[in-house]
Amino acid sequence: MGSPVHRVSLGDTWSRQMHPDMESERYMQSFDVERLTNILDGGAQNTALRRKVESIIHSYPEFSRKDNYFMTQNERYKAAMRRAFHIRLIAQRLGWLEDGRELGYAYRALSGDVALNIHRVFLKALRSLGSEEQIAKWDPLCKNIQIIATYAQTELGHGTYLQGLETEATYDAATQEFVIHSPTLTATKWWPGDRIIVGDIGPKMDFDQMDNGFLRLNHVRVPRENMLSRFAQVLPDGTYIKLGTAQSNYLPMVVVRVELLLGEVLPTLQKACVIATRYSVIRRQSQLRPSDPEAKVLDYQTQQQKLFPQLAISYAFHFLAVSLLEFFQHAYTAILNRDFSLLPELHALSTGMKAMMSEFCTQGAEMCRRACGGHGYSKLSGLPSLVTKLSASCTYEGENTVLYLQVARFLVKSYLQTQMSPGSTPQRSLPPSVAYLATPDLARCPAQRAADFLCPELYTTAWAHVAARLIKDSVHHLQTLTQSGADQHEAWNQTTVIHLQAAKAHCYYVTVKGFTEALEKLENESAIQQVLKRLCDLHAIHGILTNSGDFLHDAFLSGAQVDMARTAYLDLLRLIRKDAILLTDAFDFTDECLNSALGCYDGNVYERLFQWAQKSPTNTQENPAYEEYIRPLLQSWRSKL
Ligand SMILES: CCCCCCCCCCCCCCCC(=O)SCCNC(=O)CCNC(=O)[C@H](O)C(C)(C)COP(=O)(O)OP(=O)(O)OC[C@H]1O[C@@H](n2cnc3c(N)ncnc32)[C@H](O)[C@@H]1OP(=O)(O)O
Ligand SMILES: Cc1cc2nc3c(=O)[nH]c(=O)nc-3n(C[C@H](O)[C@H](O)[C@H](O)COP(=O)(O)OP(=O)(O)OC[C@H]3O[C@@H](n4cnc5c(N)ncnc54)[C@H](O)[C@@H]3O)c2cc1C
Repeated sequence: MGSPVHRVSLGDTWSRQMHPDMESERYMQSFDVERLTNILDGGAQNTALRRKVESIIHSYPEFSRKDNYFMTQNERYKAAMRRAFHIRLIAQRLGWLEDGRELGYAYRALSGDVALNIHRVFLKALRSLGSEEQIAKWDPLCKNIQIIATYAQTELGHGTYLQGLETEATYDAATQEFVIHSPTLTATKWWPGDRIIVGDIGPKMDFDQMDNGFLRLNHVRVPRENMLSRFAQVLPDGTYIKLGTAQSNYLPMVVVRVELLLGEVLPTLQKACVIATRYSVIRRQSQLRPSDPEAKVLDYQTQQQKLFPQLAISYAFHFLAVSLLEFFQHAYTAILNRDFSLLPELHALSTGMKAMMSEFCTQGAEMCRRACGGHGYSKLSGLPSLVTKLSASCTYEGENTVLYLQVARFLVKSYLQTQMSPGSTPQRSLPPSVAYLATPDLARCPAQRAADFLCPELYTTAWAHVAARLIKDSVHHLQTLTQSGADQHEAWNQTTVIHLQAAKAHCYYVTVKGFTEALEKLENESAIQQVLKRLCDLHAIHGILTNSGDFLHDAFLSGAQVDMARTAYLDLLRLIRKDAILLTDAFDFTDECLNSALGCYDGNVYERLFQWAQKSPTNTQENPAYEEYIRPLLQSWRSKL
């Protein structure tokens, strides 16, 4: 069995010994952790490369994040810019490419705590919408930071509704320039990061590594050839040539949504799982039996119920994001060649997965934080900043509700397609992600005992049944309203809550199906397949129990069957308990990357928490409040004695 690479922060003397409670969790390895890490990395060679990049990054003090928790907003931004500066120096020196694995691993090692992220978003837009000549001209300037670009789409008055954006671009044929102007206050560009320094939008919930600002444009002149022209051109005389579809210009948002998931959103939940699970085998609190020593809190069933569904969904989302990225790369190549046939399904998948993953990862990280009690409220745990960072992902790159409704729109169209031609075989024409809408449906779940709920085909079918029923129901409500005379837009608005529920069920089904398909490819890794199947079973059943009303609604499941599912679920918690630390070790985050006093590999939580707290400025300087208020108060009180 390969042993996990022991990588602890050597800065602290006591960290050379593994905490015995942590060591005991790693004695019995029911699977090869190193092999699972290789699978998550996409191969052993990628693991080796990632670790090599991490050791380079961690060897430079310029990249240290250990003082982050004691910094002001501007200090955080300056530190993030320092990292952006040095990363590019190293990349240039070592030949790391902008889209290469090395830079991706470097950002992972730094938890994305690097400035100039929107500059990278712009690069995605340039490569999606720019002509080959424009890419050849600006790509090198961007990569060498000879220009700093932003992605200034959102305005003070509009972020979601792009057709409502007010910024004006008027073409001046005499000078062959566009005159870009913000005609109103609400047209002010608001939120974009990495833009020319025009103004800061003020303190935010987090994201201090980014200088989100505002940009008011006052008749700024831009040469005609600066308009990105892969899908649209303006000729010298002002003639507009359309080369794509109405939504081609939205392509950069699709690109960023897909790439953010694997690079930014998912690793954040994985880190929260590592921190909370490791802490939960060190934290001992109360006894399971009066005569016992205090128990590891991870031995409480309720603690397992808090953490293991988050661990399960971390793995479910990993495999789903990998398969989405494969589909994306195939579709993106076609789209760049102006074949838009896959764009509708790519849009539906990317918006649905962005909405679901950001929502579940945010909720999951908060659950991990709460599972650590008081120390989970300390910034030194690393958990609060993971939660606030993930909260932003529910909004940026498309507000989640709005994106789920985009999925709903796709589901309604797909369902209507299955109703249009009863004689034909609609499967062939339906996109793969909604093929279940044309598959004969079971009216009742066949489960007879708890173990039946450990069958991937059974729970995948159950999820397909509920998603199909909710989609059919949403269409029925929509059609009832339109047939009663409501106009289609009002009918849509009056049924969006139902559509939202259907879209979420569809997305959950997609994650369950994606996880089961990924497991099928691991038939040569039996030990790993068995451990991951427990997580897949848990993920599917957790969703069934959390949404049991949807499964009971048409008696697809009986009450007795829900009890069977719960029995299977509780038994899975017990089985997963013994592998929990190893499953989080497999994510292979360094201590520096976790930047957490609770989540280090060696488990020496209390020593680290106490040592890190000493760095608080409050402990290193006189507190002005004492001199200004407490001392006078004490003196006035003493003078009365
Ligand atoms: C990667 C490296 C980065 C590194 C990073 C590192 C980390 C760093 C941290 C993060 C850093 C923060 C980065 C934030 C950066 C921003 O947040 S950038 C701003 C993001 N803003 C948005 O996402 C705006 C969201 N709004 C929209 O996309 C559109 O307004 C809506 C909501 C989709 C509505 O679109 P619409 O054109 O008004 O029309 P709608 O009637 O809804 O749709 C019409 C048709 O177009 C289709 N359609 C709509 N959108 C699309 C689309 N995108 N594609 C295809 N078809 C579409 C619809 O499906 C519909 O099709 P049919 O049903 O008619 O067939
Ligand atoms: C950290 C961060 C970084 C960002 N960086 C950038 C950047 O670099 N560049 C950039 O251009 N933008 C950026 N943004 C802006 C971001 O893209 C927008 O905030 C986002 O698209 C949401 O739009 P909004 O703010 O208009 O929200 P709104 O749409 O105003 O949302 C408010 C409420 O209205 C609801 N709502 C809106 N429309 C509908 C509808 N049709 N149906 C039902 N409900 C609806 C929403 O569900 C939500 O509940 C950033 C935002 C954040 C938080």
